[in-house]
Amino acid sequence: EQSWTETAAAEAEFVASISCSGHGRAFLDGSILDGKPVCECNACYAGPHCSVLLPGCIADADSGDPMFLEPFWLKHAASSTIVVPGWHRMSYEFNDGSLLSNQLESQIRTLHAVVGNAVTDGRYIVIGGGATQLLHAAVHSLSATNDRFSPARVVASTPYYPVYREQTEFFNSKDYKFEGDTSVYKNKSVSQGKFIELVTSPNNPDGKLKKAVLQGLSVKTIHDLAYYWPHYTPVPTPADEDLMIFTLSKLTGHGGSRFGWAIIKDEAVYQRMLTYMSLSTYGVPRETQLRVLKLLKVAIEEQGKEMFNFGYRIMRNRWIKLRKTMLTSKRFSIQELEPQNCSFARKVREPTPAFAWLKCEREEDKDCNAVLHSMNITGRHGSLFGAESRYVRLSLVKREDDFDWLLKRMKMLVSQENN
Ligand SMILES: C=C(NCc1c(COP(=O)(O)O)cnc(C)c1O)C(=O)O
Repeated sequence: EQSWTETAAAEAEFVASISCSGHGRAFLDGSILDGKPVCECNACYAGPHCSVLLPGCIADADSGDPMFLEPFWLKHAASSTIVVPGWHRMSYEFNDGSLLSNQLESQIRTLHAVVGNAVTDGRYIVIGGGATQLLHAAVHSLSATNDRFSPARVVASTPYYPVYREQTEFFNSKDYKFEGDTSVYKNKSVSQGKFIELVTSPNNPDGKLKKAVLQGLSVKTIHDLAYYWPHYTPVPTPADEDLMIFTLSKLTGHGGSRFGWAIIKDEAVYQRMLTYMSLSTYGVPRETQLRVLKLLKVAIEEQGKEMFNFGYRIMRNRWIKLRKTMLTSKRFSIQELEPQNCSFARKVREPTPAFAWLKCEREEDKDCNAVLHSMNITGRHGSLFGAESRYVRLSLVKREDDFDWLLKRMKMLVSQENN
């Protein structure tokens, strides 16, 4: 029988009961009007109940904010909700002095065993404030060896996730420097110094499964496997690399929880990443770890079939609709990806990546984002990925409202081709 949690439960249920016409949501920490949290409307909707459609609004396909899984968590509210008492884990450390919950570490290992997308036996795990923090922790840790090769050359294959360049340049360390496209160094000799290659598989923005390009003793590799989940790609085999990074953002859609983890083979690298986490933030909040533990338990229910099939169905339907829309277009093309065997689904599957990598095929359409802007569509400029401006990345992982708007506008663009 509820007692001291009654108030917390009542508050949560009350805010969940506020209807925002299915085009928004009220939150416990949202703005208050007349004593009630107000509806925070999805793009293109407005009004106190988000019932007013804004006809001329922009189809925003820029951010990879993975809200497509929000309906799954609304449906699984009971099994995915936690109550966090004021006295919950107030200490800086767990009883064993660590910064990572043993339960959570074990749950992460179980998750990868259920999905079959990564080897974790005999590997160390470090958690961080999103893959974003772990990426820098990894670059810092792999570059911080005192050898004559300094600074380490940080490289990634074009098109690459823009944060790799932005983050490396921002921290501006003497130990590493972003040097761009990996292919430039493919056949260079070791005398070119030490390399840190960032490998993204499936890749952001084009969804391709990638392997390291550079080989050799002077090359360290970071595998960013943010999208190596069944929602987005067939999972042929468990990844088994020296340093692999995953994020809750793309697994469950909880980008706002700022949680990621690295799976590391080498103990010295593990210790350096632990030191980085200790000195940068002294770990991930305990409330976050409790929530992630709960979410991962739901994610592996029914051997993962619940959440991953839910996510895959949405992404597959979106790709079917988008490909149908683009079928007759001569002006635009999107990436074609080969079906592959998926060990999780136990069958061959088409990739359903998080992003469409759209190319403007006409010679004159050199700035593809500008072409899309003419139809009130915003994507992410191809040049940010080290690619030509005739490419644009379109996010397919946002809310249904966002995808519907994008599709509507793309249909109008394609239909204009024949006018
Ligand atoms: C949100 C977006 N990317 C997140 C991302 C991240 C960041 O994940 P976080 O855990 O949310 O910090 C890391 N690696 C890759 C390849 C990613 O695509 C985006 O590209 O719009």
